[in-house]
Amino acid sequence: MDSSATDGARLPPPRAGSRLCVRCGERKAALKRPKTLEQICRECFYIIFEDEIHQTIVQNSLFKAGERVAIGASGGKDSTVLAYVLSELNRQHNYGLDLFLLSVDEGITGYRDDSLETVKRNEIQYGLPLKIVSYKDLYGWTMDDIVKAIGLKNNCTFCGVFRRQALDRGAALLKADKIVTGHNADDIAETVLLNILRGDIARLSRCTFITTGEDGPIPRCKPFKYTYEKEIVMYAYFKKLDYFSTESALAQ
Ligand SMILES: Nc1ncnc2c1ncn2[C@@H]1O[C@H](COP(=O)(O)OP(=O)(O)OP(=O)(O)O)[C@@H](O)[C@H]1O
Repeated sequence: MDSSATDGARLPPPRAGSRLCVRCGERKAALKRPKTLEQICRECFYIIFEDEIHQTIVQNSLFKAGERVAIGASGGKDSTVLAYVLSELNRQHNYGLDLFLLSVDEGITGYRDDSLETVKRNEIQYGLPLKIVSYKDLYGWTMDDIVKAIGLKNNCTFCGVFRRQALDRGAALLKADKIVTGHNADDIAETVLLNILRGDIARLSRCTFITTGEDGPIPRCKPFKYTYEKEIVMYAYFKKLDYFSTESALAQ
């Protein structure tokens, strides 16, 4: 007997959105995974997404038990998902880490003040202690003051350099052994392209390292090095995480 003919007659025609998850084969697929294009359900997506980050942490020996880890928390999607996932993995896999949220208040009215409110809610939602360091306290002026004095040109460059240092100072106050940031695979690809265009060979070789600053005061790690931005957004959306999503008012 021609089995394809009988199967075709028995099975309903495939309809968009009615497929089963290719992983568990039980639940309805809820999304097409950007990284692999697999149709999977939410539950399997959470497992795969978190497990890939766990594997990145383990394979690259990012942490040691007992370490104090400061999560650079801007209130945006990447660092919010990082704080949530890292605290989940720390609990599930007994990493033995002391996690903290560390925010830098650059003093940008209408942007950082609002995003800091999100981080303050995350502090309660995830039960992670929060430390805020401000440009005003560290340097005596805010980004709003700087823009008043020098205008908008190049202010993102200044702000980036000051933020780096402020994160180090905040992490030192927390007695942190490591800083983690929410830089993801898309951010790293963008930095690679920028360094190629600039012809900056030294930075080009460094910018893909998962841990940097090991020779400095506090090493920095990027647990999302292999994580796609689209998947971070999907995770935040499906998990209904509380994050802030506006660009800096000073960005040119
Ligand atoms: N004001 C801040 N305070 C603390 N950490 C910060 C701050 N701004 C950025 N970071 C850290 O640096 C990472 C990269 O920030 P950047 O603004 O370049 O990217 P982003 O994609 O907008 O990140 P996010 O979605 O987390 O805001 C963030 O994920 C966060 O870990």
